[in-house]
Amino acid sequence: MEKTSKIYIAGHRGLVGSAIVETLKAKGYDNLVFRTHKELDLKDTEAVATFFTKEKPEYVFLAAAKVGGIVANNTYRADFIYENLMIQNNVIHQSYVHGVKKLMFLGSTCIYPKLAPQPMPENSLLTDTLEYTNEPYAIAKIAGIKMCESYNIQYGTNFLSVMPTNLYGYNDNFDLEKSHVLPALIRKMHLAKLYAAGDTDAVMEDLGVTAFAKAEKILHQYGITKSSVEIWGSGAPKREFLWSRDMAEACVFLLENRNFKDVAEGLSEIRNTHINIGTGEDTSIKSLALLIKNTVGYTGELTFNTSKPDGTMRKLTDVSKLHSLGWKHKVSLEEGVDKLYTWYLAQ
Ligand SMILES: NC(=O)C1=CN([C@@H]2O[C@H](COP(=O)(O)OP(=O)(O)OC[C@H]3O[C@@H](n4cnc5c(N)ncnc54)[C@H](OP(=O)(O)O)[C@@H]3O)[C@@H](O)[C@H]2O)C=CC1
Ligand SMILES: C[C@H]1O[C@H](OP(=O)(O)OP(=O)(O)OC[C@H]2O[C@@H](n3cnc4c(=O)[nH]c(N)nc43)[C@H](O)[C@@H]2O)[C@@H](O)[C@@H](O)C1=O
Repeated sequence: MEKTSKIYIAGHRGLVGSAIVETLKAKGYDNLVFRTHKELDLKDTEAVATFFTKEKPEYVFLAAAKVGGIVANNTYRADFIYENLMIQNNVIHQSYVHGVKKLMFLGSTCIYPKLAPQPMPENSLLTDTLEYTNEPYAIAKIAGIKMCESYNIQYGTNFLSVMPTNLYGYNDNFDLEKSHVLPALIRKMHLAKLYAAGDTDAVMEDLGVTAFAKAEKILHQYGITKSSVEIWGSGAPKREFLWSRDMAEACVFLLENRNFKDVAEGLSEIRNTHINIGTGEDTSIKSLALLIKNTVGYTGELTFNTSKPDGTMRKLTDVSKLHSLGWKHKVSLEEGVDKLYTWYLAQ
């Protein structure tokens, strides 16, 4: 990949996409192309074909998707499978039609069985049943992996798949209902701290409402009281968290250094050519909540609402393949949570 190569970043304003844009720019790649969701709905097959005909990108990072936390996945099951299948089918197929030199598809570690061996190696894919809460999303992601692999085998394309662990960072989704746990708990404890201190204006500003009664209704809806914050589930599940800029650095590193033909060489049956991206370290949701409590400076109580789903109890990535290629994450969870809260306060 040359510094002048034309690179399309689908989802360039998202958590990962925006970090990939920053990383590419920092490495001197200066021919980047992107479209906002409004400008180009990637579910629209004809519009995607027209875009590829016009722009003819040489490289593609497919970081656009319908993404959300455990409750969003479990609630909008049809949207998660339909939208993700449409987006990835369109972008992967048009990348083949228009001779894209290399594409990177972003999956997720939820593709692995609910009870996969821990840490989860790449070859545990399709060896057992999936976690129910995000099965539609996981099936779409598995389809994306298989689509890349199948186009590579049949058409000789060079489409890579990466399986990221839970990610967090700048431009994350902080929606109280649809977000992932880490940004959700940062915002909930931040709001609880303001609420306990009686800073009603700051609470209303954060929630974007002009009446405090409305603000209090939202706070209570999400288990935030004057003296406590509700954590979903038991707090026992363990999760791994990778800083989004580290994720982006790993994506660019792999796109620059990894090729399907090298990975598939010698395989009689070509499968599991995807690669995990993570830290290889996990923590319980309860420990994460205590870390965020300390970082935010929240002094109230934490309660655990077990009517909310725990999801899979553990999904630690086996990152030995990634480490063997010479890449390792830099930002620790403690440092990342601190950086993200500082960023959140500045928004
Ligand atoms: N965040 C995480 O913890 C993890 C994420 N991943 C994967 O990483 C990738 C990036 O995720 P992340 O950055 O967190 O997600 P975000 O939601 O932050 O970003 C997704 C981007 O895709 C865009 N998008 C969504 N639907 C469409 C559409 N129909 N047409 C055009 N653009 C669209 C969104 O635009 P808009 O907001 O304007 O709709 C947004 O910019 C995804 O493939 C995700 O599955 C994998 C594991 C963990
Ligand atoms: C990246 C990954 O993300 C999702 O899987 P998940 O990791 O289960 O998602 P999550 O971050 O929402 O929850 C992790 C744990 O945290 C607990 N939890 C506590 N309190 C809150 C809370 O306030 N919000 C949220 N969202 N979770 C909370 C929650 O109950 C669960 O036990 C899927 O999209 C999946 O497909 C995927 O790819």
